[in-house]
Amino acid sequence: MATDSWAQAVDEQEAAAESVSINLRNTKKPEENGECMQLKWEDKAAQSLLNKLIRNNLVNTTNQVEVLQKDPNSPLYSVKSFEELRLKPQLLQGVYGMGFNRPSKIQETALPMMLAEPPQNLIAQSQSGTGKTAAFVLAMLSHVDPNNKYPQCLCVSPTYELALQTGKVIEQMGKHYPEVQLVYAIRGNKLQRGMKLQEQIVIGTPGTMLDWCGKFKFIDPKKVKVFVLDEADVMIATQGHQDQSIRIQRMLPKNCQMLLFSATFEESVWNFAQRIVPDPNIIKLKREEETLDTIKQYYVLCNCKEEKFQALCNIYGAITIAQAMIFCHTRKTAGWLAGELSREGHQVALLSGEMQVEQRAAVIERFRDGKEKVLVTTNVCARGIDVEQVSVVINFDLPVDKDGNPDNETYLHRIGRTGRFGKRGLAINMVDSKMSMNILNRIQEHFNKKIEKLDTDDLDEIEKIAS
Ligand SMILES: Nc1ncnc2c1ncn2[C@@H]1O[C@H](COP(=O)(O)OP(=O)(O)OP(=O)(O)O)[C@@H](O)[C@H]1O
Repeated sequence: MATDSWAQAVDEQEAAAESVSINLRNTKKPEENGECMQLKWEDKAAQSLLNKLIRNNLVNTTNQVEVLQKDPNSPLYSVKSFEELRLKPQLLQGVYGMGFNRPSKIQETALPMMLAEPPQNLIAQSQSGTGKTAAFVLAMLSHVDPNNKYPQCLCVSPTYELALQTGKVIEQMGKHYPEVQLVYAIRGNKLQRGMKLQEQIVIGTPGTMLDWCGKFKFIDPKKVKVFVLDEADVMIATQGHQDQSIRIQRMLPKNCQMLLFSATFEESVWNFAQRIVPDPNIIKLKREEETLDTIKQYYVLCNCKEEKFQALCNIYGAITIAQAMIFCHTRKTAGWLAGELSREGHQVALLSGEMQVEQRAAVIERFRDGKEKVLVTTNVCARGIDVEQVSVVINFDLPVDKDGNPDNETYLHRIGRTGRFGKRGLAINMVDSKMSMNILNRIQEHFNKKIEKLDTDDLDEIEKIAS
């Protein structure tokens, strides 16, 4: 069986090295908690109205989210309220405080499964930006017993940046539940040897999490009740991540709940996930449901990278772009493009794989704060990153795997950086050869979704697609 060779590979693998110390343990301030507890959560109607107003400022058309949440075909649709999901009052308060009025489809469907007794395993797929993070964060926060001062939920993310982002969601949602504490198992967060963690939730990357469970024994894995794999398909499909995740899983008790989430599961990965998760509940999208209608997809024909750059300038000349993410195949192209865009006067951030993880997190933070309007990057940033103001994604190079075949999953994750939770988004693909046209065609066939041609010399046409 595949798991045997896999297990062998896992056993052969060395644990990751220790690294420098920064204190990233829970950042909640007691005075903050005290202040928040004074709020009456029963006043949620008023609070929710306020949140609604705030959200309405952020979406492109008035009531867009509310309209979508009433459309049964939308992934944001839900018949239930958060109250009906039987969340603890402290968590309801957290949810409303974040400006959420209703659960999305994945939240409505997955939460009852995740909160059922006895605990059930779950493999869940839902489109990018539809609230998967909130779903598993609420499950973790619901399951912990705050009286027990040891880790009870472990959540593993593929990258440092994503672990930080998910940690922030846990902090925000758990803001009114101060007895529950969180700690980050990420590079740089070095703990004293021999110590035992008291925080109930640990979020981190697989290497450090494995070290903390095994080598350093900061966590007693036998006491863990919930194990979450975010971006589960990449955690399973990438050899190093897979080995580490499975080594962690093996240390956990048999009845530990396993929750796997992603927007994409390639067929072989899906089958594999089902083999490693005992008796899972399954939430799976049909292929044609994977792409979001709120993200409009176009392609532009060019002959070389200079023409692609010119097309980009034309797009910028024609429409106002709040923030954009531009994906390149190589660091070299990304560096070149960032330089060209800077020369044109754009505020550009460059993010690529060779940067230190702390540097990468800082770049994303600046971009999230709107300090730069354009982020030029490689696939390192294709997944999970949630920046609400990204209105355009450009595939300066189409995503291909190492054999030059279309990388459909990466395509979906990349374009999913826009159109978050009902917002409208624009995805523009640059095609510069017969080969890349062929790749684009195969991506269209895969998702059974037409990608329209855009003439970037026609300013009216560009304006039209953005209106
Ligand atoms: N019920 C809700 N109501 C309003 N906004 C929500 C709700 N749930 C989540 N959001 C917001 O929607 C955005 C996208 O959510 P999230 O990052 O959890 O999506 P995701 O499904 O994990 O996406 P990805 O597949 O890209 O990782 C976030 O900004 C989040 O705050």
